[in-house]
Amino acid sequence: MTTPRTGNASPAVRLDGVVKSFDGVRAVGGLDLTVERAQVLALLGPNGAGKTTTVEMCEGFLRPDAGTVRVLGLDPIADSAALRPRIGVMLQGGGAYPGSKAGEMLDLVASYCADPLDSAWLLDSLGLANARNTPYRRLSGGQQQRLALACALVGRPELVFLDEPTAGLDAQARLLVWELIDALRRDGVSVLLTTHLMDEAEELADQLVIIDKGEIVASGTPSEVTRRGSEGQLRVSAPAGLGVDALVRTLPEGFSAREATPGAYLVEGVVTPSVVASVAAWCAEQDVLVNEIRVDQRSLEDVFLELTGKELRG
Ligand SMILES: Nc1ncnc2c1ncn2[C@@H]1O[C@H](COP(=O)(O)OP(=O)(O)OP(=O)(O)O)[C@@H](O)[C@H]1O
Repeated sequence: MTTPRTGNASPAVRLDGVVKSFDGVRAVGGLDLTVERAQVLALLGPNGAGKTTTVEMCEGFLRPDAGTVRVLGLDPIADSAALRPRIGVMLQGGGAYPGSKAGEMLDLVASYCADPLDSAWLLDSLGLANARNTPYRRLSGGQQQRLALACALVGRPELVFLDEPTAGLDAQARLLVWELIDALRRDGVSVLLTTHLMDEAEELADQLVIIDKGEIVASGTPSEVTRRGSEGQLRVSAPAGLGVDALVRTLPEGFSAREATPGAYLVEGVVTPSVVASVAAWCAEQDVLVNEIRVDQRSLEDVFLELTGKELRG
């Protein structure tokens, strides 16, 4: 679909020690972050964590107080004229003429691009083919959102910044956007996206960065982040009333076990294959017939809540 320019060895995005405060309140505190070429990096964090501020510094809309931001090897503010045609930015309703039709708007943006994508194809890919002649103000919120994405992509950018690209979209539209982002990556486009949706991050991202109060609290591939320092859970279904204290004594330090409901035991700690074997062996020694032993993997959401706190912050 797209043919990004090659020959530039610098990462798509690189932030070194980036700091940004508003009225003395630190929004981003010394952030280091790299988006490799042809990768999708998802920036996660609770409300107010500093995601949008970070993305806006990459887009050249905000100047960092300290540190360096490089986008395709360039300074997003000093080199904005050179960068503009090479990056895609999804603006929420920005610059839209309420009376103009969806197709006209996309064609207008395409007319500024050297080698635009076919706008009819792009509208179709985003489920907007039937909205081509609909005035902007008559588009639903989800359609406006997808049109903003189409405008960001029509110039075949090498790198796109997507701030909550599927917020407010229904499941079907979300899937179309996911497919498109996946296709972009396959074509060598780099993507920096923010999201509140854990399934979106797990589905799309090559790399995840979880930030809280402007600082990184976890990063890595989705499986690295969910494994990281990961406490697991073993659910054992067996006859009621077993002495779990004796079981814990056979397990590595740090494990706990309890009978959550009669006959349903929870064993918590860093679950490894040998821990599963130890639990089974202990039951055999007690001549206890186990109905089920199940390892519960922690989800990204579990890890996120654990790292950033369970309460929602306004
Ligand atoms: N222009 C601004 N003026 C003053 N404070 C700001 C400004 N922009 C952001 N902030 C503050 O900086 C912090 C980080 O905000 P930011 O919008 O980057 O967070 P976010 O992670 O994108 O949050 P959300 O998930 O709610 O969109 C917040 O405390 C916010 O109030």
